[in-house]
Amino acid sequence: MLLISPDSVEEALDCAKAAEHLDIIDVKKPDEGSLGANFPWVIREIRDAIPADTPVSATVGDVPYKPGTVAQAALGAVVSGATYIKVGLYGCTTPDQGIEVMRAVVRAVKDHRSEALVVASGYADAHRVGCVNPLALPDIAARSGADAAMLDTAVKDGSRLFDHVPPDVCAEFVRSAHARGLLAALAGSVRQSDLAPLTGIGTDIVGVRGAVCEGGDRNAGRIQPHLVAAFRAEMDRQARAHAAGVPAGN
Ligand SMILES: O=C[C@H](O)COP(=O)(O)O
Repeated sequence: MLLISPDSVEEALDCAKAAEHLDIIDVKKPDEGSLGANFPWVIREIRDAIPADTPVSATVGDVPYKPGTVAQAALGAVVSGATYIKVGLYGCTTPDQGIEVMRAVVRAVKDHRSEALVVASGYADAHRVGCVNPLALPDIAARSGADAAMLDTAVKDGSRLFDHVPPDVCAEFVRSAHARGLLAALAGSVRQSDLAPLTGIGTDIVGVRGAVCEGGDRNAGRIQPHLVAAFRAEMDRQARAHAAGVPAGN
């Protein structure tokens, strides 16, 4: 699945123009961090503005180790219409802290809407910001009752997912998530050229912003429907090649 992260209603409407090429619209506020949370009314407006069959995801933030605070924020996201709730465990330094936060989130979200999916996200570059080991995420997600384990990058300075967690280690992440019955989501300045390995290792959800923004610039650039379509075409090409057992090249 392709998850695209707009930062506003206007960008979400541009995503909607490419709705046939994406699977999930992920509302975030990049100027508040890698998984920065947007306002509840923005989530609501985006939910109302895009096709009903396109799921809305919302990031709850690069969160602190404060289970009550984060659970309440997660409830805000699901009440506002998101059905994928993504939490970046930025302030958690141990798996136990991550589990405590995620258990609270899962309860808050599922008590309100049992079919909503909860995504526990870690950071491939955790060593740069001092948070929990990214490879602990599948276990944290499974033990807290979440539905998906994800990796993104915390520092958006041009470094990318595979700079910090190489493809063979991402493959281990995906295997570990699948062994626990979870979806595996990967992001972090992912480009089209990363799609061959991401497809090969069985990633369920690829999350993107910069690669589908004008000039590849996730901050100054705006999401372009034609770049979403091109990214999706490459994803599909890689999926076909993988299914046929032939390398598609880049
Ligand atoms: O959830 C996905 C992120 O928005 C990825 O953003 P990025 O591709 O600019 O790193």
